Amino acid sequence: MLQIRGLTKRFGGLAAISDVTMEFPAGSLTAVIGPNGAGKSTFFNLISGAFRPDAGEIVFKGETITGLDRAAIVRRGIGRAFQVASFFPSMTVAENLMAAIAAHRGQWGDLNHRFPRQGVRDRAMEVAEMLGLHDNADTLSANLSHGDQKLLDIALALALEPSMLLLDEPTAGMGPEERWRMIEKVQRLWQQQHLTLAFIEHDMDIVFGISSSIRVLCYGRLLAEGTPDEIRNNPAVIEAYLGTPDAEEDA
Ligand SMILES: Nc1ncnc2c1ncn2[C@@H]1O[C@H](COP(=O)(O)OP(=O)(O)OP(=O)(O)O)[C@@H](O)[C@H]1O
Repeated sequence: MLQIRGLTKRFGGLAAISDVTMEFPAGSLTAVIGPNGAGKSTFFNLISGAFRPDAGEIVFKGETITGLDRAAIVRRGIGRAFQVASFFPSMTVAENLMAAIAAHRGQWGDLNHRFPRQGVRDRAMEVAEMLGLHDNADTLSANLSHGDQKLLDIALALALEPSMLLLDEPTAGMGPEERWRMIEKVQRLWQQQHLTLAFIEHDMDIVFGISSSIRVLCYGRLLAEGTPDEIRNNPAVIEAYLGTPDAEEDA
């Protein structure tokens, strides 16, 4: 589905992503992990077109998307949700979703109409329902709980009908219970919508609990990739990132 070859991004003298090559097969649920500053968000920013790579190639569904801008990449089918949820706080959940859908469909006129086209509203409600936000459709986004704001951010990405979704720390800032509620929703979404999903996550219980595959970045390089069992037992990953089980217990 998505192939990355030799991807490199420098900020001045720092190689935030350095010669990274990896694949995300169709239908996979992949965790991208690594220490703070490893380059995880930069990696997602490169795939989603927020940054232009200095070298390398990004191929999605057999076509190169390297260097395309964000809107073009969304149109190709890659959606992205952010570490800090991004939406219009002074609009309701439904209004945010309808604006995203109308803009994506090029139906700009609908943004100025009090009554949008039925198709736009229907799709907005469908997506709100997928994320369990339908009861809050008329709630001002600024008044949503932190968890629901993160869900709205995912809903906005989903509203644009992606086949691949990148989630940057979907559980950031949540308590343990809320985290698992979020992750269950993400997992259900992945199954029901037949998505290819990649997510950045720091909670190792979640990472090892739900991923079919894990990629480990460290200092901008791909340190390891494999199944949860392979990663758990990989000496380089243990040394650079996970630590020994004893060290984890001590911590
Ligand atoms: N726009 C930018 N300009 C300059 N340096 C940047 C920029 N974005 C990221 N960096 C640097 O690139 C490196 C990788 O950052 P990045 O945010 O991708 O790491 P990360 O693995 O997502 O970290 P975290 O887990 O803390 O979110 C860091 O040293 C960071 O300071």
